[in-house]
Amino acid sequence: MLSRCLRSISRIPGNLILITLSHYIPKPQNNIPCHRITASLTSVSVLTCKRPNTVPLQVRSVATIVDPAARFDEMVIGPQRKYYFLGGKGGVGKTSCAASLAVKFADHGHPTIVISTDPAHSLSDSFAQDLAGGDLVPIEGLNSPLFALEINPEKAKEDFRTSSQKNGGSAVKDFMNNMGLGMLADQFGDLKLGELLDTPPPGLDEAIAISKVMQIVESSQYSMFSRIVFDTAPTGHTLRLLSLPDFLDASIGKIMKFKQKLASAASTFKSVLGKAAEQQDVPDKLQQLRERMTKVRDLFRDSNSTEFVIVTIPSVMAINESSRLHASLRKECVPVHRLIVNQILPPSVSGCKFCTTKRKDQMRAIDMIRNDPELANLRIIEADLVDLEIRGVPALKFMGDIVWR
Ligand SMILES: Nc1ncnc2c1ncn2[C@@H]1O[C@H](COP(=O)(O)OP(=O)(O)OP(=O)(O)O)[C@@H](O)[C@H]1O
Repeated sequence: MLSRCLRSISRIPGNLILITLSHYIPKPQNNIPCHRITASLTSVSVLTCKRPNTVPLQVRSVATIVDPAARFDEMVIGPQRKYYFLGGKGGVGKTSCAASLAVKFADHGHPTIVISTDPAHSLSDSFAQDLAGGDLVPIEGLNSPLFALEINPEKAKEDFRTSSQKNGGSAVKDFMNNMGLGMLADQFGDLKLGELLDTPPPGLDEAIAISKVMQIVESSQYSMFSRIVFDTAPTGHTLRLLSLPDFLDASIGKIMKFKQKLASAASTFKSVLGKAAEQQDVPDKLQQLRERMTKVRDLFRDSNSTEFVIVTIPSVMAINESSRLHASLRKECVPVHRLIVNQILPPSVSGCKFCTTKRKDQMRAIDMIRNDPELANLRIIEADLVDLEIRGVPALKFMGDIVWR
């Protein structure tokens, strides 16, 4: 439609593009074709009609013709389960984008879970509902099923400590079973693991998060959910979370090799003494855990099931961090297609000097994205800074309509 109507595109002051259409569009019905064109471009605002037979449109910054695959329609298609991770620098709007996406999926009939893996949760604030218990909580105010979960490493560590002190440590196994890591509990035997948690090793928060994630990914209890949205922690934590299965896989591999060496040394010794070698089932269990880890790792790198959406704001620091995040995700082979540029100041209508200067800065930052080798090829979703607090389901629906189009 656009190519048939297009007469010219020219750059005009204010980092705007003027699009002139050659179709005859009677003025009173401007809305209809303009609306259809709006659906094909990002951030198009229709200003005035220049001549009766042409419609000039002003497009904020460089207009990107949106690939149909970048649209929300593509995210909502299909009953098979899909995973969406929302991540970026602190405070850019990850939680608001994740919660609004989850609400939108549920509104489109997908039973959905939204999970916060950020130890400093704000999902409860975003939904204006207490989700702090560490279990799935149904979100109120929606007609279709939406559950939220704030993974609570502190609570998990506390439960772990308590269970390691109870029943001489046998409750540890129940606890680890609940975390989906029962096989590891066998390996730890009756070690007083709770004591370890007084000085938790680095990465324990992420290990707790990934074990909960594995449980949700694998358990039949959650199989009805067709969309899983992750509100992730700021960049560093999330990268550690995504690379953890690899790290554990390598560690398990080392433990297995060591155990196998011990087993073969023992069996040589026993055969010298004329005794039959005992069956070793420990490597089998480790092997199973390793396979589960590999499955989760592969799942989060499969572009048919998973997408990581980077959220940023139009500031030099946030964009630089997004660029580094994308480079790291690319190295990890995690699929990334979209970049949300959130909290863009709309043009000032009141002549506010601060707003005009700030917006100019933001537009310069958006230009940086287009020249950034990591970010330039992502589909950019621009979302305005709105004058209401994004809190509660109605506000999240409003946010969802801005971002997820
Ligand atoms: N487009 C927007 N317009 C107005 N306010 C917004 C917008 N996006 C986010 N906010 C507000 O910005 C604040 C931070 O948003 P949010 O909690 O979603 O960010 P975050 O990246 O998850 O933060 P953190 O890293 O601290 O978890 C919130 O008060 C939210 O309501």
